[in-house]
Amino acid sequence: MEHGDKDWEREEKRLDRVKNLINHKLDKIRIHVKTLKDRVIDIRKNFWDDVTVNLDEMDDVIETQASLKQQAEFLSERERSHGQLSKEVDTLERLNHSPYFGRIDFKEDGEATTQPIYIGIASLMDERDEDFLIYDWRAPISSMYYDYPPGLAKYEAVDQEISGEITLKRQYIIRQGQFKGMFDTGLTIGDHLLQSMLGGNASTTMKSIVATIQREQNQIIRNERSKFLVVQGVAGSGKTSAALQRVAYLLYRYREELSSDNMILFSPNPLFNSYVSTVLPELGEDNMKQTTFYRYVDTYLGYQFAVESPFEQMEYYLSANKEQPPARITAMRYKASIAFKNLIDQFLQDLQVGGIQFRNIRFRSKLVVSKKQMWNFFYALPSSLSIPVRMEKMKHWLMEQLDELEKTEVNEDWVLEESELLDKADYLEVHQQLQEETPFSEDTFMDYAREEALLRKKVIKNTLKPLRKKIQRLYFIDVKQTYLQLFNYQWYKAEAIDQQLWQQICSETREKIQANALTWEDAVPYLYFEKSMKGFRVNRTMKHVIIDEAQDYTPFQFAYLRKVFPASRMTLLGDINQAIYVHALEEENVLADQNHKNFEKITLTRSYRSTKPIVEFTRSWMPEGDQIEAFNRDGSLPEVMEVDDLGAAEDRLLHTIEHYKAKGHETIAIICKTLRESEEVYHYLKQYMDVTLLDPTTHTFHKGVLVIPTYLAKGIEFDAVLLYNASKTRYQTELERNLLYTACTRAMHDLFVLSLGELSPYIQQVPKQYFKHYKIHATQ
Ligand SMILES: Nc1ncnc2c1ncn2[C@@H]1O[C@H](COP(=O)(O)OP(=O)(O)OP(=O)(O)O)[C@@H](O)[C@H]1O
Repeated sequence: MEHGDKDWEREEKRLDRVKNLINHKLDKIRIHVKTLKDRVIDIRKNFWDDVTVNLDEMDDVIETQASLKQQAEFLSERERSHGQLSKEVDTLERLNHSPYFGRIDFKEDGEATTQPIYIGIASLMDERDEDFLIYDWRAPISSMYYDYPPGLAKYEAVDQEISGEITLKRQYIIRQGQFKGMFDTGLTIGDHLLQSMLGGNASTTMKSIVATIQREQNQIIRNERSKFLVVQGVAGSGKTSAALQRVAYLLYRYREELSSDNMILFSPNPLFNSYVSTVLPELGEDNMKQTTFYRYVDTYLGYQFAVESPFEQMEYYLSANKEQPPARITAMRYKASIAFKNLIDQFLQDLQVGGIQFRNIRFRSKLVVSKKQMWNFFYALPSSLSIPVRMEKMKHWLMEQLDELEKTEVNEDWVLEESELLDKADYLEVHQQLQEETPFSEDTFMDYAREEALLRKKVIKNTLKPLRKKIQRLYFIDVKQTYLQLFNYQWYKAEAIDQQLWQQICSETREKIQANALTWEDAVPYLYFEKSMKGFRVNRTMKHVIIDEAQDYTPFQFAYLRKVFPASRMTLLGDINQAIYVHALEEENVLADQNHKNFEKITLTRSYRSTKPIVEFTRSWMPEGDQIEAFNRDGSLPEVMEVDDLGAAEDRLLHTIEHYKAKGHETIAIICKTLRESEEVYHYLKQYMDVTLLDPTTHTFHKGVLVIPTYLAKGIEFDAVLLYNASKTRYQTELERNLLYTACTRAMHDLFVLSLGELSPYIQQVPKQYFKHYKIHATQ
């Protein structure tokens, strides 16, 4: 829409006024920050000058402690104020750069005047602190900007619904504080700005989408009703973006009771962690806790087992023989299921009356309490008590046994011998204690005896300490040996699995676990079992758990998370079409329709990342692909090339990379199916150009040419994608179809698919008008 000069002038003037005010505020706060900073440095430097230290008498010691505490509190209060003010400076500086991005003129029902509402990343009050010059995008009134075109509109204020009419909706482009443009829009959020945002180059960190949030995304961001919110969104539909804006929204909305420490994001790989790490700080919020599920599980099990990562599991699956799949593939599916969890629950039930294995407790190779004694003690306790409660009782009983042992053992010769090896600090302590109790007498014999008794006590306490610690941690339960009984095929059966196959799965599982190795499919079931034996310590600090790429979680893993975070709200985001793990194809998938009866589900069908031609191409081989909508951004048709020898493939790869570089693409990814294939391509390309291999240990990436296996590219995007080897032999199964879709949908602007030999049947079924097809033979 055209704007009159007057309008433009008015907006420019307003912008100047706002910027002046921001600068004025900034000047004031900066002076304050400087004074506070100097004061903090001063306090730190002269910390001891202002503390009266006197340790002569007990009263003096207490006074000294109080004085120290006061000084420390004084310092930390100043530090806190300094931190808060610095944060304010950051926000004002960001506002100065781009004070607002949108405006609605709203006439509330019953009011005579229309109020212009300017919307930015934070609120700003006028000079007299009376009116809002800018509303935070998360304020209730700002929701109308995202939800309504001009016309009737309403929003939820604190305790009432307010309705009225939007008479104008305007978007601004303000960069480095300069007014670059504005346009009025009749749509929810105009295509114009979105086009320009999506048309830019890919970045190595995710961008905030606050200025162009779409209506359906806004529903996710502001959802407060549901304890479980499930978002099924097609590739590039803004799930991750919406999730991060949601975190920012919740932190604002519940700022009294929620902080970033109460929120945790489970992300698909370490690379993704750094990819999304800038969004919240850009919005003036601290980052929430972030981890991968593997890291989370490994913190509990890693001290005892070598835990396979999901990527290693994936590599195993992808290289397995598809004609005669090994027993482990069936095991992966079964161990992912709720049926397996039920089997473990049944097993735990049986253990109430017998079967738990214990470890002998020895001290200096002397048997203190035998397994048998422990068994007798445990199973003599009423079976109405749960296993963890009985374990607690057993722990106390064992501690008492150690007290007894301490009493008898203290007089043994070895104790005296070892006392000679005590270190200086221990000696000093004993000496001080002796002095405090009764000053030394002149009777040196008595003094010697007293000292020996104390030294003996010290030695025995020190020596028993590790054993006590182990008992405290319930180390006397032999969890591993107990768990292995579940894989005695004569005792426990997996209903859905053929007897012979189950027998094989059992023996393979036992062998691995005996060798202290846990496959990824065994990891969470084992952890669940261990916690059920020792007592589930639930996490109540986490108020909100966000799970990205939720389709890749097994039903068992999801049930586990629900048990660990019973008080948390959960937001699960994923795409059933991007399910790339073998277990994820099961009907029980957390994102599958039938599995979230008690959840609220929001579906996103429009893809923003890729150009329209790329979306039309990639959706063609997906079931119900016609429901995937493309955002209207033009681009070149994807290119598919079939070559019949490796030399030609490599040649084409080099040629296309150069072509994309010349087009101005800054992140160019060569996506391969496995890490092994990625390594091969990397070693070839390395001879000709600067190229980076991204593997499971990579935590950050830079612009340039990157080689990466699909499962690590999850959640990330690139200017151009070259899919290496989409041949029939590589992409055949349902899971491989999803892998192909995931890889190709990482492309924003250009996509090139190379096949060594005959093309995957999935690509063969794409209508010809959606891509350019070339066949290159060796002689050409
Ligand atoms: N409302 C929006 N305004 C601007 N850009 C958007 C918007 N929604 C999504 N995008 C952009 O689209 C791209 C894809 O978004 P995002 O990564 O959040 O999608 P996703 O659904 O998590 O994707 P995938 O499942 O494929 O990993 C990003 O570049 C993001 O910035």
